[in-house]
Amino acid sequence: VYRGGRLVRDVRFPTSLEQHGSDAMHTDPDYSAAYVVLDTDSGLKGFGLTFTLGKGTEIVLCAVKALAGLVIGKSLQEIVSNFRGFYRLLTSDGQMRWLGPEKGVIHLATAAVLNAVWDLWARAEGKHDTSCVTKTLCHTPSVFILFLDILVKAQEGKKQREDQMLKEGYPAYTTSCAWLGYSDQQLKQLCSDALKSGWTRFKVKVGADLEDDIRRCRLIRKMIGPSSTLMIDANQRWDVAEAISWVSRLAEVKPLWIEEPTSPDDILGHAAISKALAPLGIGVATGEQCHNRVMFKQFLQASALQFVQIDSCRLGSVNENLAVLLMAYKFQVPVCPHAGGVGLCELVQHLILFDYICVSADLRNRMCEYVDHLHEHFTSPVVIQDAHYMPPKDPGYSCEMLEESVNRHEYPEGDIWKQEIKK
Ligand SMILES: C[C@H](O)[C@@H](O)[C@@H](O)[C@H](O)C(=O)O
Ligand SMILES: [Mg+2]
Repeated sequence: VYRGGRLVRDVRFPTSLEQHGSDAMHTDPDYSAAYVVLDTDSGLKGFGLTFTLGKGTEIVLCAVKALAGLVIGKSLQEIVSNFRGFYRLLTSDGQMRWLGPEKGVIHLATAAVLNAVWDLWARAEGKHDTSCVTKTLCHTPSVFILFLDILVKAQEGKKQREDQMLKEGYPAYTTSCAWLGYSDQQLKQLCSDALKSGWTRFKVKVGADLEDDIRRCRLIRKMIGPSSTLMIDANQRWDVAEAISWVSRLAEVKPLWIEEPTSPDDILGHAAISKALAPLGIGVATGEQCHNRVMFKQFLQASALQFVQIDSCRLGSVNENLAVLLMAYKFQVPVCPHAGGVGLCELVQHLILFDYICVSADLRNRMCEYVDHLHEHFTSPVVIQDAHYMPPKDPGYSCEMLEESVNRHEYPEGDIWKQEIKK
C-alpha cells in the first residue's frame, strides 16, 4: 500500500430532504460515508467505507488520516499473514488508543480502513479466480484457528448451504416502507408496492408519539396480514420503564422485536426490558450502535438481547464482526444484521452469508435488513430477488462507488452540495 491518490473522501447524500432514514432520534439524516481508497504498487486498489449521518464525517476523515501511517508502506501479505496483529496495531497504538479505545470516531475510522483492506485482499485472491469477501471467508479456515471446533462442525452440509444460497439467496426484511418522517399515505403506498414485490417482513420506526405509533403499526399490520413479520425500532428514544410500557401498548400488532429501546450502552437495562417483554412474545434487538465485541459479549452474557444486529462499519470490520458471529453462535442467539444507510447492505451481505454457510447453519428467526436507497452509486450493487439477498459475484467487498457519484456527492465541493448550499 502506498500513498497514491486521495486516501479518504467525505461523500454525503441529501437523504434528509425527503425524510429517508428518519427515526425517533435521527430526524434529518444525510446518509454519508468516509470513503477510503487504498492504492498499491501492483495497481490493484482496495475500497472501504464507514457510514455516518452527514455532519461530522470530516472528523472521521481526520481519524482515517491519523491511522494511515500504520497501513501505508505495508504489503498485503504482511497484513493478512498476521491479520490479528495488524488489527491490534490499528486499535492499540499507544497514543491513539486514548481516543477510543475501540469505540467512537476512531473505531469508525478503523472499520473504514480495514473494510478497504478486506476488499483489497479479496480482489488480490480474485486475480486468479473471482473472489469476494464471502468466498475468502468461507475458504480460508486458518483465519479462525480459535474457533476451529465450531467451524469444523459446520463443515457438514457447507456445500449444500452454499448451493442453496446461490439458488435462493438469504432472507431479507425491508425498512424502506416506514421511516418516521413518512406520511400515512406514503406508508400505505410503499407497503403495497413492497407486498407486490414479495416482501413478507417489515420494520416500522416508532418512539416519538405513542398514538401515532399505534395508528401506524395497526395500518401496517392490517396491510401485511397476520402471517407476515413486523418489527419495531425506537432508535434509543426511551428509558427502561418507558420502553416496557410503550412496547406493551404496541403488543397488539405482534412485533417480533423491539429494536434499540434505550441507550445502546445500557446492558442491564436491555436485560430488564427483555425479561419484561418475553411473556408478550417480543424480543429485544440491538447492535447498530454497539461499539465493540466486548459490549456484545456482555449483552449475550446478560441475556439482554434476543437478536444480534452486527454492523459492518460500527465494529472493526470483518475481523471484529467474526468474533461477534462466533459468540452469538455460542450463545445460540440469531444474528440479524443492521444494514441500509449507504453501502451497509453491500458490505453486510458477505458477513451474513458466511454466518449461514460456515457458522450458524440455521435460518430460523434470521434475516438481514434491506433498505432501498443509494445502491445505484455502487459498481456492484446488491441484488435482491424475491426479498432475498443473492450472493455477490464480483471480486472484493462490494463497496466500490462509481467515481462520478463520489465526485458529485463529495462534501462540500461536489455539484450536489454546491447546489444545496446556494439554495
Ligand atoms: C438513521 C438511520 O436511518 C437509522 O434510523 C437506521 O439505521 C435504523 O436504525 C435501521 O435499523 O435501519
Ligand atoms: Mg435500527
